[in-house]
Amino acid sequence: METTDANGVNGTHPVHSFSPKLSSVPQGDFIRHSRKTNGSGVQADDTRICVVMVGLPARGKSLIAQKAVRYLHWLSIKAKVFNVGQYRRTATPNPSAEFFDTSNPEGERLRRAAAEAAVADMVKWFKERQGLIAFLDATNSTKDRRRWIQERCDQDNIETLFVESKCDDEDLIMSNILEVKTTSPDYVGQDPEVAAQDFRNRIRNYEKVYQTIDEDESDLTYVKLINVGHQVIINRIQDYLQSRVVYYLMNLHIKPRSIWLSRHGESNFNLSGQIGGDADISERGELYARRLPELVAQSAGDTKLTIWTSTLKRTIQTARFLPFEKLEWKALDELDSGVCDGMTYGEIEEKYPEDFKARDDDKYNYRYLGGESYRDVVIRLEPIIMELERSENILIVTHQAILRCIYAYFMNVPQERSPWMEVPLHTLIKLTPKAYKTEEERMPAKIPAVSTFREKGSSAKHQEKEEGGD
Ligand SMILES: O=P(O)(O)OC[C@H]1O[C@@](CO)(OP(=O)(O)O)[C@@H](O)[C@@H]1O
Repeated sequence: METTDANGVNGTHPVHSFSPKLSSVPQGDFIRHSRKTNGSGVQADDTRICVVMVGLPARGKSLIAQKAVRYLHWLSIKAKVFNVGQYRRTATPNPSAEFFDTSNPEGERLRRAAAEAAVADMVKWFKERQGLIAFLDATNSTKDRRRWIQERCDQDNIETLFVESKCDDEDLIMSNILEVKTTSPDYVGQDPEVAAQDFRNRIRNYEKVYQTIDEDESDLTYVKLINVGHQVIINRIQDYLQSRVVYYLMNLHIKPRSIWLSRHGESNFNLSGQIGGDADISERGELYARRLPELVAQSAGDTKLTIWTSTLKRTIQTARFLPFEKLEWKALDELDSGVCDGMTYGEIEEKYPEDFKARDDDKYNYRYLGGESYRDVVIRLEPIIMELERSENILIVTHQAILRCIYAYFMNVPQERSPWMEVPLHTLIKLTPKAYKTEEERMPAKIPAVSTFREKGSSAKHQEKEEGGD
């Protein structure tokens, strides 16, 4: 059987008479470090990228950087934001707008010192091999500052990718200012109106010296995001990892929207405790399918949704009464349990105790023979995440493992925990991405269903527990 390993390489997982060890394929980091030579012909270090954010305040730079880090972590690529503001705040916790006036030498000196401290920490972080991609989050608004960063990174063979967020959409800027004035540590305890005015003055001071990236800097690798999602200009992207970051950034938009997630209604396999398969929904599953339109209307009001399902019957049947356009995605099919498809956890435990334990020990990486691991699922879900980032209001009706992976992306759940999250049947989940976190709401349909949740380390003898009722 053909499988795809964690590095996206096709391989053949031997399917022969049952060996007691079902999963033996080593699954390394998602990205193999690319190796390249420098000018002297000597092999250089592994690829490391400093993504340098560029733009006036309130252009969504921090949000973009944080989202990209969350996405990279989800793909097992180590990344970190170095926010120059945080370094500046240790020396100057509550600066006035004048502090940011470039004719104020003390302000200039302190801001430069903060940038140097952030860059020094970033270089150290790379040297200690703690990660592959750093985001230097600051305005980096002059050519001099950008040149200095580039030269500093060159010294240590760190690639630079400049990401400029340009925005002239007043509504977008206003909503960013509102968000910042209510959440920024610079304005803790201050009157919101005064804070907003001060912040506008600060922006004005930056505007005086701001230099957009232009032809003079055509030797730089850069992306210009104009009104996030409207127009993208790309220059000199050099390698695979850079292009991955750029592709993600290209798909972002910051219009307000929500994503709804639901498992399919209880299936006949859920009732019998069997995993995988392509069973119909049970009677109670059918009740949930009929209740779902009402639940969705309560949560989404008049918002027009698009429904995504897997290609398996239980999700299609569950979504069939929803009055919206529907799309079936193979990528949303349940985690492939390979040769264990159709078995109960109890049967797997009895027949393949070692595998049962191996999955408990490392559920994220454990790959069923002829099937998949959670790590594999994340890789096949990447186009779904990309499409979700491009889209507005989507309701996804899918499966337990798939829902866990999508949820983990939005809620930043670490890999050791995500495969063990409880995602009950007959419950609608609403996720609303906000500037610095995703808000969550769970709406139980109050239609009983069997529990398919098994705790780590617990025996798998048939699941009797019910869930989802009043
Ligand atoms: O990774 P675990 O916890 O086994 O959960 C995935 C399992 O969930 C199930 C139910 O037990 O999903 P589904 O309800 O979509 O059928 C199985 O089919 C699937 O193998």
